[in-house]
Amino acid sequence: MGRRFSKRKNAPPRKERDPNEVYAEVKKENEQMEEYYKAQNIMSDEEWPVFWNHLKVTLPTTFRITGTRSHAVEIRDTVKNAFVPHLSNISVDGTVADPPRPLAWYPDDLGWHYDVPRTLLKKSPEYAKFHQFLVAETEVGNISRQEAVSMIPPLLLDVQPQHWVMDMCAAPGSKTAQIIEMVHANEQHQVVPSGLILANDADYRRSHMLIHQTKRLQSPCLMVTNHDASMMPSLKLAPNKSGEVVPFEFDRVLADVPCSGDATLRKNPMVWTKWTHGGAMGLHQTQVTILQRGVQMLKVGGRIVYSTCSFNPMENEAVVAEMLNRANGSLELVDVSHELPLLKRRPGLSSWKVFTKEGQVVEKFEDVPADAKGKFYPSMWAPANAGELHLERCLRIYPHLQDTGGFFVAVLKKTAPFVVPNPGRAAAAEAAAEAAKAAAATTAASSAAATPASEDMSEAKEDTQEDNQEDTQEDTQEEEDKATTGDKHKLDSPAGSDTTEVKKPRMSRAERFGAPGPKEEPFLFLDSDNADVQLFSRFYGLDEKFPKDQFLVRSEGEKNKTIYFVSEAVKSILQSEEIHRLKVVNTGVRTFIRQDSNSPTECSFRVHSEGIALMRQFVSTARVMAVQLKEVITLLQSPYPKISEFPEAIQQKLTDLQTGCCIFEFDPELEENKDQPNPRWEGQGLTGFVKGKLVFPVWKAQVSFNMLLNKQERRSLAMRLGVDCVDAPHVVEGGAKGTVAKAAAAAAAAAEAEGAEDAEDAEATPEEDSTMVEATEQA
Ligand SMILES: C[S@@+](CC[C@H](N)C(=O)[O-])C[C@H]1O[C@@H](n2cnc3c(N)ncnc32)[C@H](O)[C@@H]1O
Repeated sequence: MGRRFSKRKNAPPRKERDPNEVYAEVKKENEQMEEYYKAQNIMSDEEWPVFWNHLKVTLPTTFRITGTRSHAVEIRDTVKNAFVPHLSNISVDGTVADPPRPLAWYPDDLGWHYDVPRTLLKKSPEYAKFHQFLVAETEVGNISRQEAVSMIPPLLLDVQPQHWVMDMCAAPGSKTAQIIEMVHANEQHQVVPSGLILANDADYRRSHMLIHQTKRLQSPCLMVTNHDASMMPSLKLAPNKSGEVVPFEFDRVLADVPCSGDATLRKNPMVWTKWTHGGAMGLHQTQVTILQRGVQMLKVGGRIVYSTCSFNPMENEAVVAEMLNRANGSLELVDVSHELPLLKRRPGLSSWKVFTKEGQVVEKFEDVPADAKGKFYPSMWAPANAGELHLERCLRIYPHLQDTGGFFVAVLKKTAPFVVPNPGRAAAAEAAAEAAKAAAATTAASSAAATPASEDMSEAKEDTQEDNQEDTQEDTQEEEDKATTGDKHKLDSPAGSDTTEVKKPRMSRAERFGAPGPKEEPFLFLDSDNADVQLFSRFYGLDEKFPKDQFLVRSEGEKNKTIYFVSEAVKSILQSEEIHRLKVVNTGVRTFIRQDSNSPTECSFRVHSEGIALMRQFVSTARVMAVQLKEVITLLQSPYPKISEFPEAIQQKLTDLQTGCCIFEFDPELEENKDQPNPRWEGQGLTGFVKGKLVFPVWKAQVSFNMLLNKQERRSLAMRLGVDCVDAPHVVEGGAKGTVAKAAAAAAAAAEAEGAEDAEDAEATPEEDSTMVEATEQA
C-alpha cells in the first residue's frame, strides 16, 4: 500500500518503489546544516539528539476528514468504530503496529495518523480493507491526505463563513481546501455563504494544480488568481446588492510563503544532500514583501497567518520582526497558546545568527564585506528591539514533539491602518533633516542651505501622508509596472541600500514563475431576465430565493453553452471596472450546460455534475427522483437502462416527467434506505455504509435514461459502492472527432438495444452530446 490514497487513473503499470527504501538510500547527514542549527540555539543540548534523529525517520501517514460537520462526524465514527477495533493488535511476521489514532490537537478528532510498516500493510487483510475505504472516500472528497503540520495554519486562521479570505501562495491547495470547507461550514440549506476565498499562486502551472485540487469542493465562493503575491493589485469593487462599495480587503490572509523547506526533511530526503547556508538568503526579502502586501490587504481587526516549512530564523522570526517594525504598532503577534491547546510547540526565537554562504557568522549588516552587501538585508539580523516584539508568540513545531514534519507559524492581528514605509522617502527625509541641521549651524549659509532641505522634507512628508492612505492604488500600480518592466530588483534591493545600485542579474517573470498563462476569456454575467436563465429557472423550478443574477458565461458572442454560478462576493469583484488588473484564472461552478440534443425537450440545459450539490438545494422536487442503491448500481452497470426496468413507483414518476435532465438522489438517511446492502461492505460488518447523499444528473429520454457522469465520475462512484461499472461507450478519449464517432456508435448500439422505435431517442441520449460539447471546449 502506497502512502497516497488516490489511485492514478489509466496510469501505465509502474513498479512502485517503497518510499522507505528510497528514504533509506539517502545519506541522512549534513554537517553544515547540523552546525548551523546548533548555532541557532533552537533547543537544549540534551534535546538536540532526539530532534536530529527524528529528522531521519519517515513520516506517519496522516489524513483529514473533510466536508460539512455532521457528514464528517459520521465518517469519523465509521473510522473509529468500524475500522479501528479491527486494526488493533495486528501482527504480521512478528511486526506489530498501533492502530490509526486521532491527532490529539486536531479539533473533534477529524485529523488522523498511523504509522504502519509496509510489510504489515501489504499482508494484513484488515489494513487492505481500511485502505480500500480510504481510497474510496478520498475519491469522493470525504477524506483528504494532508501532512499534519500543514493543517495547522488554516486552523489558526480562525475562518468564519462570512469572511473574505486571501490565500496568497496557495498551490497545490491543501490549505485552500481547508479554508473553503471552513467558509462552507455552516451547513445552512439554500444559503450561499457570503464569504470569499481568493486563492492565488504566482506560478501559472501550479495555479491549475490548485484549481484541480479544489474542484471537488464546488464552491461558488472561490476565485483563483495568478499574481506575484507581493504585487497583488488593488481594485475598486462594484457596489453589492445593498448598493455598498466594500473595499477590496480581507478578514483573513494566509501567507504560506515559498521557503527553503528544510523542515520537510522527513518527506523530502533530498534536503539532506542539498541544504546549504545560502538556501534561505535568497528568499528572505520575497517573504517580507509578500507578508507586507498581505498586511496591506488585511482589514483592520483581521488576522494574517504567516507560515513556512523551514526551521530557519532568517525565513521566520526575521521576517515577522521586520514586518512588525515596518507596521510600527499597527500589527501585533497574537498569543495563540490557548488555541489548539494540545498542539506541542516551542516559542519563536528572539536572537539568531546570520551566516555567509561560506558558513562564516556575520555579527551585523555593517560587517558584510562591500562586495557581498547585495546578498544581505539588514532585516536578516534580529532587530535591536527583538525583545519587545513578543517573538516568543510564534510557533515552532519540531518533528520529535508529536511525530510530524517541522513548521513555523506566526499569527498576527492588524490593529490600525498600516502605513507603507518607503525607505527611499525616509532616507530623503533623513538626509533633508541632516542638511537642515547643518544649514542651521552655519548661520552665513542658513537660508541657502535650509530652503532646498525643507522643500525636500515637506515633499517627503507629503509622500508619507499619501502613503498613510493605506495601500494606495498608485503604489500597487507602480509596483506592477516595475514588475512588467522587469525592474524587480529595484523592489528587492536591500532595505537601507536604496541609494546603492545593486547589480543582480535580471530574472524574467517566466524564469521566476514559469510561463504566463494565456489570456483568459472574460466573465460575462447574464441578467436574471435573460431568456436562457428564464428557461432553465422555469424548467427546474428554481427557488425564488435563488440569486438568478449570479450566472455567467465565458464566451462572448456565442450561444450560452456553459453557465457558471458565482457568489455575490465573487460577482462584486468580477464586476469591478478595474477587473483587467486582476488575473483571474478560474472561478464559478459549472451549473448548466447546453445539450444540443435531437430529443424533443423544452429545456436543452442539463445540470452539470460539478454544480449538482449546489443546484440540488434550489431545484423543485418535481425534477428530483428518490432512488435506492440498487437503482444507482443499475445505472452504473448499463449505459442506457430502460425505464421499464425500474420499480413501478419510479416508472410512474419518470413517465410523467418531461424529457430532459433530472436529478437522481439516494439519501441514506431515509428510513427506507437505512441498512441497504452496499456490496463494498457486505459481509464485513459494514453493511449499509454509504455516507452522505449520492446525487447525480440523469437524462430522461422517452423510454430510457442515462447517467450524466463522465468516465472518472462513474468509476469513482462505482468504486465507492464496490461494484463494477461500464464506461459509458461515448466517453471522451481523444479529440472531438473521435468523440463524435464514438458517440454515433454508442447511439447506434443503444438504438439497437432499445428497438427501432427508440432509435431517435437513443441518438438523442445526451451524454454523447455533452461529451462532444466538453471535448470541443477542451480542444
Ligand atoms: C509552500 S508552497 C504553498 C503551499 C500551499 N499553501 C498548500 O498548502 O498547498 C509556496 C507556493 O508559493 C508559490 N510562490 C512562489 N513565489 C510566489 C510569489 N511571489 N507570489 C505568489 N506565490 C508564489 C509557489 O508556486 C508555491 O506554489
